[in-house]
Parts: sequence; structure tokens; C-alpha cells
Amino acid sequence: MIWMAPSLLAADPAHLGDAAAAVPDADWLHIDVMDGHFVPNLTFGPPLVQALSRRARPPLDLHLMIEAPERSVEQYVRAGARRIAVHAEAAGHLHRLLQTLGSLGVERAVAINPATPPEAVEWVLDECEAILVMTVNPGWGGQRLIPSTLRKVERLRATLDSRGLDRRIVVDGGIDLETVAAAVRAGADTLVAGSAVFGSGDPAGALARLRAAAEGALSPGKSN
Ligand SMILES: O=C(CO)[C@@H](O)[C@H](O)COP(=O)(O)O
Repeated sequence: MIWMAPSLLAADPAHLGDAAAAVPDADWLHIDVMDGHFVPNLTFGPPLVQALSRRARPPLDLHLMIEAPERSVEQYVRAGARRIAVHAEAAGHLHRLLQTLGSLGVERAVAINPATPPEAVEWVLDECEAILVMTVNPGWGGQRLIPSTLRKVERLRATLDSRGLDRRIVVDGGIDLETVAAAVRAGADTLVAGSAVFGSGDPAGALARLRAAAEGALSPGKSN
């Protein structure tokens, strides 16, 4: 089953609550937390996440693009996160951090940047529910998908299949009507999309079209 996760990063910052409420049919609402260090951009802190949780119907999917994520995860769980992605590149003790997240009762994803090999997640697959493959370099929305990242998705899907592991593969960055089918065919089943949803005048309609294209790519005989 395909899951769609519109990313609020592409919404008008002056109307974030309205944007959060505009996609009730999303499976997750993706929120990019940036600290100005791990990536240069600075975005959502815990009070803002908590306020958004009151406007959003979908569960909140937080992507922590921050240094030392172990210092902040509890605050974000208290703010309303239902899934948290931490970067393999940022966590000094990734396995322990994932165990902590598990004990806090949230779904766990391990995120990897475009230059990070898929092997970076190999020894933590038992401690997460999803792997988030960055299909652009993190920090900004509106970039073009880097094609080599889909080869990494293929490798990860093959590894999961060979080990009989049921894990979500999330792709994040440059997902739109042109790229979504290739991402799904590579093995992604959870699609984060910012500009393609909130860059449109009709976020709910854009989300529905993107979902239809993704589901079409799963069904043999359909051309997407
Ligand atoms: O994590 C990030 C960017 O660092 C993403 O979640 C973006 O928000 C995706 O935006 P689009 O590429 O879909 O515009």
C-alpha cells in the first residue's frame, strides 16, 4: 500500500495551520525540522509542531535534520510526533537512539543522505520501521530528484526482501508527477512531496493526483 506524506516545508510559512488542515486525506503530515547546523536552514521547533498537531488530521511525521538528535527527541514526541526520522549521519549512537524512540512509542525511520551508502542502515534494520532515502540533498524544497538515489532504493528493497523484512522505504525530495512512478518502481512505498502538493493552489487535489500516479505505478498494465 502506498502512503503519501505531504511536506509542510513547501507551504506558505505565514499560513502553516491552514496548510496542515488542507490535506486531511494524507497518510502522514511530514514536518522537516532543521537546526541551522546539520543543514543551513532553520524551521520547526517543538511549540510550532505542537500547534500544528492541533490543526492536522494525519499523524505527524517528523524528519529531524538536526545535530545531536538524542537531545531533542523527547520534546518532539511530547509535541505530538507519531513517527520520527533521525539521520544516520547525525546520530553518534544510532542504535541506542532508535531503542529510545521505540520506548517512547513512536514509529522510527532512519534517514540517509544521497552520498550515504545503503549499508549505513544494515545493522539497525531490527530497530526501525522505515528507511528514509533522501532523493535530494537535505535543506530545501523544490530541488530535482537525484537519479542515483533510486538505485539505492532498489538495493535497499532487495536487501529487505532477501532478509524477509517488512519495512517502509520513504523517498523524500523532488517527488512529483514526473518522478513518482520511477520511485515506486524502484521500491519506495511512502512518498514525501512538498512543492508538488503545497506549491499548487489545490493541495488536496494535487495530493490525490500524486497518489493516483503512485498507485498506478504499482498496478501492471497502467502507464504512469
Ligand atoms: O527534506 C526535505 C528537504 O530537505 C523535503 O521533505 C522537502 O520538503 C521536499 O520538498 P520537495 O522536493 O518535494 O519540494
